[in-house]
Amino acid sequence: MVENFDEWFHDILEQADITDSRYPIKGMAVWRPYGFQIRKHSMNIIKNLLDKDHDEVLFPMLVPETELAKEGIHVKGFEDEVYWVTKGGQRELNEQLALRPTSETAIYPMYSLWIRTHIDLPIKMYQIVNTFRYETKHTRPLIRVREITTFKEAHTAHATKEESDEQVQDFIAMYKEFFDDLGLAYLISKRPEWDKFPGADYTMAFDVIMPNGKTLQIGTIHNLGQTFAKTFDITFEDKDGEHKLVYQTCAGVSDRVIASVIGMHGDDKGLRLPPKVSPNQVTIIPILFKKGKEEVLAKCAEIKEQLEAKGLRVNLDDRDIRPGKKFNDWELKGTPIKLELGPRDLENNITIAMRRDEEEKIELALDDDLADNVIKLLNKSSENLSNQSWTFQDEHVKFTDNIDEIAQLVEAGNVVSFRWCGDEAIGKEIEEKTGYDILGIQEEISEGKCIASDNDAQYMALIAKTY
Ligand SMILES: Nc1ncnc2c1ncn2[C@@H]1O[C@H](COS(=O)(=O)NC(=O)[C@@H](N)CS)[C@@H](O)[C@H]1O
Ligand SMILES: [Mg+2]
Repeated sequence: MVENFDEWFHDILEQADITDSRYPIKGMAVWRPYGFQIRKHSMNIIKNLLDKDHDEVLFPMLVPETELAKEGIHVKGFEDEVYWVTKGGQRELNEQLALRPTSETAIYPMYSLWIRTHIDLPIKMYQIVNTFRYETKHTRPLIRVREITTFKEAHTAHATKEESDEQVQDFIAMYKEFFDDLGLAYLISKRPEWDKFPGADYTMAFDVIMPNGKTLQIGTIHNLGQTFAKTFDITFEDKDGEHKLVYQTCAGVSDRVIASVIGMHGDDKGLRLPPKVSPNQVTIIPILFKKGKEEVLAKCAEIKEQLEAKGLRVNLDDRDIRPGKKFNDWELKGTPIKLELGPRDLENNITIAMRRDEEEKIELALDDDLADNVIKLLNKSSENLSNQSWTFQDEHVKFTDNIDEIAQLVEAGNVVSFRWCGDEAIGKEIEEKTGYDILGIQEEISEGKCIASDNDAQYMALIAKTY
């Protein structure tokens, strides 16, 4: 793992052309071409999963104050974070408009218009948009931004509570598949009452342990119950002609997903990208001498075509610079497989394949099996990155039944699991005493004592240093 992770993370975003934070607004940055491709491939994975049973839509970015303010708990939770538009040209607006911090209050007035009877249910829609939160805590590119540029928000409405609970489980399964494809290990927990989404009945969260031992919330799923249905009058006529309130859920991920791919898999040479999201899955590096230059380049072009024919994303680095610089550049940018080809390799009809996830060099024959052999290496690379993430996480979750041990375990870069009775006051006491946040509960248990009271333990819970 890298030394000073925060410094490494900040530097790599610039060096690997991911984002540029020199944009003149704090907490907002530019997606540069290479980073934009990583973002595109990452979000395509969740889009394909959502498109199986959700409709993609697009709502306006501006939300009238009257709508935003309707849901008391919700607006309370966001009142310090909302950006307001108050003028149109030279004129004061007669009602100020919020830049959406999230879109419940934009979407649900429309759900109220669209949902009339039970045949209109369930509604399952999502959008991938930018949202705005005037974060007052320390902003960090991709991790805590003021313009959340890659905010996937899904919003569902159902006839029954059971269906909404099922939907939460569906989202959990979907996020598992998404994060598995990104090779990320994750902790799933139910947020404590005091840390759930404003207006939700309960919040399920996915957290990753970043290399510095801090956890990052990379996805959340909220069961909203009927709170927003009451506020926005979202009712339906059921089979017996009765008018009932819908049950709702919503689920979100953001730029933090990209932050995790970069942070979890990176090493001191730069990015190590999972093949599924890497802009280039294979980089061909020709070794050019005056003699045989044309033949080598011709062969490289042929190999590129052969691999692209199998759906692989390939770039041929034929820049007129020395090969060592090329190897460093693509090592920094994390291309999963590099293929080196020089005049001697051409004579021997082979190429030297190098994996980025580990120092492995193997000779591959330049024959019809080349693409399949490269795909095998890419699959091994994906598996290896994922295994490394899960090993890292397993090594950094420690159990203790002694509250005085928590601080030192967290300071050593771990998430700590402990027994908790679930009492809110005792939970807050544990946070006060240790100085860290309870991430949430993981499972119900029926043995042992609570770590901070004489009560019987109800749950295994997690506590960590969070972003
Ligand atoms: N300032 C921020 N910068 C980057 N990502 C953020 C920021 N605030 C929240 N997120 C990410 O966005 C996800 C969804 O945000 S949220 O408030 O938890 N949930 C919602 O807004 C719900 N409407 C679900 S769509 C969070 O899990 C977190 O991963
Ligand atoms: Mg927040």
